[in-house]
Amino acid sequence: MSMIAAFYGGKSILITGATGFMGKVLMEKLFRTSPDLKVIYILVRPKAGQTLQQRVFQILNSKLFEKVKEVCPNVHEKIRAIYADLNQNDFGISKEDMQELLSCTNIIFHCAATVRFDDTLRHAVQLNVTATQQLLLMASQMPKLEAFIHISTAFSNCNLKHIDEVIYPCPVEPKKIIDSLEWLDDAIIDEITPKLIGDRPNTYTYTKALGEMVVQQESGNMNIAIIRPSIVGATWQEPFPGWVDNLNGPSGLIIAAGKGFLRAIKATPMAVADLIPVDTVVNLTLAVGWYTAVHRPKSTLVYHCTSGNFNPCNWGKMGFQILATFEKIPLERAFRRPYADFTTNNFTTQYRNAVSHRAPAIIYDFYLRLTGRKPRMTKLMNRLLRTVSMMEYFVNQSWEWSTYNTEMLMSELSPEDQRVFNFDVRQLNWLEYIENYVLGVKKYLLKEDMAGIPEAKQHLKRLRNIHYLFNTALFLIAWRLLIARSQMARNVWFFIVSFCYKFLSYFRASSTLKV
Ligand SMILES: CCCCCCCCCCCCCCCCCCCCCCCCCC(=O)SCCNC(=O)CCNC(=O)[C@H](O)C(C)(C)COP(=O)(O)OP(=O)(O)OC[C@H]1O[C@@H](n2cnc3c(N)ncnc32)[C@H](O)[C@@H]1OP(=O)(O)O
Ligand SMILES: NC(=O)C1=CN([C@@H]2O[C@H](COP(=O)(O)OP(=O)(O)OC[C@H]3O[C@@H](n4cnc5c(N)ncnc54)[C@H](OP(=O)(O)O)[C@@H]3O)[C@@H](O)[C@H]2O)C=CC1
Repeated sequence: MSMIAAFYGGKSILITGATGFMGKVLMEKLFRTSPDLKVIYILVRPKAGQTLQQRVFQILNSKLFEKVKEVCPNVHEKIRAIYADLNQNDFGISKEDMQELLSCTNIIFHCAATVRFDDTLRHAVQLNVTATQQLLLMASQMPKLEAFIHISTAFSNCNLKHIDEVIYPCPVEPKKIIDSLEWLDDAIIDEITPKLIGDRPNTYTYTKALGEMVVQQESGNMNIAIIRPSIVGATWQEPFPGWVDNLNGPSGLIIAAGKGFLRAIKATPMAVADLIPVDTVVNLTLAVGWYTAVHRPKSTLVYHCTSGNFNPCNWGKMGFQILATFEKIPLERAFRRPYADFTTNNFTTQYRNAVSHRAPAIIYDFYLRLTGRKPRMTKLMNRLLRTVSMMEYFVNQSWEWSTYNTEMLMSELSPEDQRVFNFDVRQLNWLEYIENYVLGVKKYLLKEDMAGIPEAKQHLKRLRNIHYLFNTALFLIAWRLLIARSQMARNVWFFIVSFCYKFLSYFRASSTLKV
């Protein structure tokens, strides 16, 4: 019997960010391994015209939850969606709901965050720092609380090369930042943002670091732990391989490469691609929840959930395997054939952006205009290149994360728990994982049918022929123009033609002799 699964039995669990990528997988695993848990409270806001109930209904009826329904048929009775907007004071939770949460909650998993790299400092602080502070305040009023698990990121201290499982201080106190954002106007905030974030690449990593400081400062007597995953990718094993449902991290770029939009990227092939499957992160999170509640460590422990020092893979290998998978399983209606290489200097990157990305987009838009349609490719390409430029920071360097606490936890688990809540990435086969990831992107994110693969292959063949035709036409036009303008080019052309003629005559003569 799994001790961790048994621990969550009968518990009331509060999850923030349950509608997000990681939150859904966390809920799924909890229901599947501990179907006798009491209730999962999720803090949800209405979104995209959907009510809370509609959002929950959609999640429970998705493919991800198919297995859950078998082991926990009354899952919809055990999930309680509570209206909450983390941007509001007290999260806008009603008095009755707040009372219930305060009196019943046993465990909190705080996953909600803004993960956008380009968010304004005001919004990123509100969600990643102030909301964390408010949630801790709520947690401190919960008499039955056993553990508070905060999800951060391994990149919260990406300004360092070697990162230990400790909370690093930021030069400006989170409280001072929160206070000053209240009275500063947006223009001034935009101006001081680069100075505040310093050598971090974006407001996301900076505010996640501030969030950790808040956790440390407000922890009081609570049992708190922080988990720092690196780049979270599709599921490795559970509930099935390759599940993914958003474009964050590599997923969006995998699509862009598969559709032939992204053909070059400024990345260092030997840099470590520290990807971690989402089910691995969830398994560690649940194990940490159990350990923190049962063993009550004296201080707030930080757990790195990374792959680099157990089972490293680099961007070169990953890119190669992504492209190899597209040979077997192409995406439908590609713009160009998938092909991508890594460039490492700025000049080559600019050149590739102009020639391999912008020029084809402009030509395609010209074609759309000619055929009476609305041009859209240049806009899409500009957005893609902006996204890629934001990712460059993470694909051109390697980090080293120490993992003492994660290894300590692994050794504390029973063999059964090590199996059911496996977070040992040494067992991960990268080639298999990447293939499943690409397949998952096609099936679950793009919702493409496997029956369409022969047609997709046919389409790629047509694109190859168009590519050859286009190149030949381009060469002939260029050559024709050159001949018209330069005596030297004409001489070279006549020399080549007469050489070919002589060669063919010789060949014909020698074959006649043989007969
Ligand atoms: C050698 C061999 C050869 C091989 C060759 C090569 C092989 C092939 C290469 C293949 C690639 C292989 C790996 C590559 C490296 C991966 C690096 C990952 C690093 C991640 C580090 C993470 C570290 C930290 C981890 C963490 O701790 S946190 C999680 C990370 N957080 C994020 O990943 C948020 C990012 N996102 C945003 O920051 C916002 O999204 C924003 C982008 C500003 C847009 O923002 P905006 O344009 O305003 O608006 P949106 O509405 O958001 O999107 C507007 C439009 O862009 C679309 N779109 C949104 N996203 C993405 C996205 N990603 N990728 C693509 N498209 C995207 C969206 O569909 C919409 O399209 P549309 O509907 O217009 O058609
Ligand atoms: N994905 C990754 O690569 C990594 C993620 N992390 C961390 O893991 C955690 C989960 O990330 P992930 O699941 O990928 O992120 P997602 O963007 O998929 O999910 C974010 C969640 O936060 C919720 N949320 C955002 N704003 C609000 C708000 N104002 N009120 C209520 N809820 C809100 C979202 O709700 P809604 O659906 O309503 O928008 C969603 O449920 C985050 O803390 C992130 O920093 C760490 C390392 C890597």
